[in-house]
Amino acid sequence: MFTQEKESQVAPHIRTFHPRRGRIGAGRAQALARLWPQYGYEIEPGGPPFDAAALFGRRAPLVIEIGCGMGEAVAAMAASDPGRDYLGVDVHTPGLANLLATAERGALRNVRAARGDAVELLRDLLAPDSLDAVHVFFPDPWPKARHHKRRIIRSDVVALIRGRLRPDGTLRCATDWAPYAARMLEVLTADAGLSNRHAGYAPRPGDRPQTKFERRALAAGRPVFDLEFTRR
Ligand SMILES: C[S@@+](CC[C@H](N)C(=O)[O-])C[C@H]1O[C@@H](n2cnc3c(N)ncnc32)[C@H](O)[C@@H]1O
Repeated sequence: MFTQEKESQVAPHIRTFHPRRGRIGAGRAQALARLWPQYGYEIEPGGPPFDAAALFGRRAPLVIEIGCGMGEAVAAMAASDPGRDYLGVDVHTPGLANLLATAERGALRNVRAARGDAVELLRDLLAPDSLDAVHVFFPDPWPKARHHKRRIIRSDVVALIRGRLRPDGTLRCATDWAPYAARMLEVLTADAGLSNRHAGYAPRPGDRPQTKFERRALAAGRPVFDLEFTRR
């Protein structure tokens, strides 16, 4: 946990843990140092199991966003859904600092941040049936075929997500990369433990706020694809 404010004391740990954690400016480093001890969670495989009640200080249905970026969607959805708890997961430290600072400004009591690899969180730390919903909004598309194995929505990770969702829990995805959308639909449909709430793609859900990635896609004329599946 961070107890010091200086970037120099925060950054070495960040750099050694994941190459994509990103450099963090002084303002966000201060927000992180102040907020992380209470509201942050380090994903450490081999550590104790994830304890949502301890992190949030209550028991409530838990929603995670895998790859929450700057946390725009987590903060907005948490604000309009105070009965559920929202955990933004990312390897990108500046985004998590932004999420916690946004949550503080909005006095959002149901927001927390987890830093590290979401696959490790799912595989090693989350209990089966512990999630009410999983959101994967605008994940990195990894367009080159040789990089497809890095995509979050692939059959082995989908099986992990399904196993952590409660029965009837929801997996929602959105992307502006049409070939990835088609692949998502294929992979999710092929998982016998999931059921599509719609015939094909979902209509754009009203509660999903527009993030930078969607605005950029729409400005460039690219359609956005939503998917919504539930665990059987
Ligand atoms: C394109 S951004 C989308 C951000 C956000 N969902 C939005 O719509 O604005 C994808 C994010 O996923 C994160 N990411 C990629 N792989 C991840 C992993 N295995 N675990 C956690 N975060 C990951 C990246 O760091 C990046 O912030």
